[in-house]
Amino acid sequence: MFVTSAPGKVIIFGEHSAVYNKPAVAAAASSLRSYLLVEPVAEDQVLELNCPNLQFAHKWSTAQLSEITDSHVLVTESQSVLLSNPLLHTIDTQLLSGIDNPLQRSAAQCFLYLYLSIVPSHIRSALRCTLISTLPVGAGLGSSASISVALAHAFLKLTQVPSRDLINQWAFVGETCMHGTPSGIDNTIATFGGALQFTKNDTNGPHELHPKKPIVAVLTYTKIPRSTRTLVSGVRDLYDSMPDIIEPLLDSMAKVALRGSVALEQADLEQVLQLVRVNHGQLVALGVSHPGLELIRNLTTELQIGETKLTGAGGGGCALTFLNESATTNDVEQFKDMLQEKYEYQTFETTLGGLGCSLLELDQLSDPRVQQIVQLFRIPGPNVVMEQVDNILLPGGPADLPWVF
Ligand SMILES: Nc1ncnc2c1ncn2[C@@H]1O[C@H](COP(=O)(O)OP(=O)(O)OP(=O)(O)O)[C@@H](O)[C@H]1O
Ligand SMILES: C[C@@](O)(CCO)CC(=O)[O-]
Ligand SMILES: [Mg+2]
Repeated sequence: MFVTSAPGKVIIFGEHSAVYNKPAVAAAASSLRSYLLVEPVAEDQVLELNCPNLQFAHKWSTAQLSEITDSHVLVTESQSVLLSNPLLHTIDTQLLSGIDNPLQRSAAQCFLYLYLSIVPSHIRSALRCTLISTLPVGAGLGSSASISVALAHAFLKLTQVPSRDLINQWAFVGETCMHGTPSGIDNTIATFGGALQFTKNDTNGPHELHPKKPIVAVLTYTKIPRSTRTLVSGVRDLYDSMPDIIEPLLDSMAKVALRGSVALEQADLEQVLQLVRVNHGQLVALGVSHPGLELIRNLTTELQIGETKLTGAGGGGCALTFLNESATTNDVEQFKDMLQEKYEYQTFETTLGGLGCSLLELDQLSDPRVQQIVQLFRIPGPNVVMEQVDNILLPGGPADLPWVF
């Protein structure tokens, strides 16, 4: 029995342009994480997935799964870590019937895809997998990538001692199941943690950033639901309809990200704030903002406390605010109170960076401790109690459990 965990992320510069091979900058939101408990179960011949955040639970019989193994998984194995469209299609048509909620369906699809591809049939045994997240789901903070990394890590662990590179490669495949054409920035941050400048298809890999000062930001969750897949495909349609206009905009976004990396490393707050404003404007031009995000920006401007941009795919979800030097504690409290009380948004003040994916072996812990951990995953509804999970499970947190990696 073990737990894997991976953080959410905040894209500081370059969401969407990242999909078009332009550099982007992101950092882990390491205190906002997904956790996956993997338990052997007595019930024979079954693979079980529980996702309390989505009020979703489902079981598949080994017989159902083995039909698929024979016809399709070999294709994936022979091509190593690549998405196999026939396998995706077979999962979709044969294993997901009756799962109509799109959030539940994409989680189940990613789960089954990674399980069937990574765990060879001869070592499969009855398992219960339970996923919980303390980061908001579908909100621009990389929840899909964090579950994808936690799943890839767990399934690879069942077969070998996995490297971070391999976890990241499979997590990218999981992200691709969930949203079509990801850049890979979210899974890379969820795997490696820290802060990175990332360019899709760059053979040199991501470039680690070492900011002179910790990057502190205010995140605001609008609770407006959106789907990364839909937003990314909307930008694709815009690009295809006017490439001569959008390509230069994406090039300009790339320049913002490159300059932003330097400004963050040098802790040049003035420059960071200007680039945040410019990058948000570029994202508005791509059509991925939302009135609910604009009101956070407007409030930041009215109170003169700094600059706000959307973060992640946009369309709702979360905004990222950097405070200027003249913002007083009172101003910031007023900003947060207004957002929480008037609009019922949720705000978090957080330091970016920190731990990537990690593993906790439960066999090394005392029985009462194991029971306490297992109970965290047995929550009845979607409201994961963040404080309880953080107090016990957060890697590097108060309980100081022996997380590795
Ligand atoms: N705790 C969880 N349990 C089950 N599924 C989850 C969980 N967290 C995320 N997911 C899956 O990820 C999907 C959300 O992914 P999506 O890419 O739209 O949002 P995001 O990753 O939070 O934001 P962004 O991609 O903009 O950073 C959900 O629909 C669900 O399928
Ligand atoms: C919108 C996007 O740029 C970021 C989503 O967090 C998509 C991606 O890079 O995969
Ligand atoms: Mg996502």
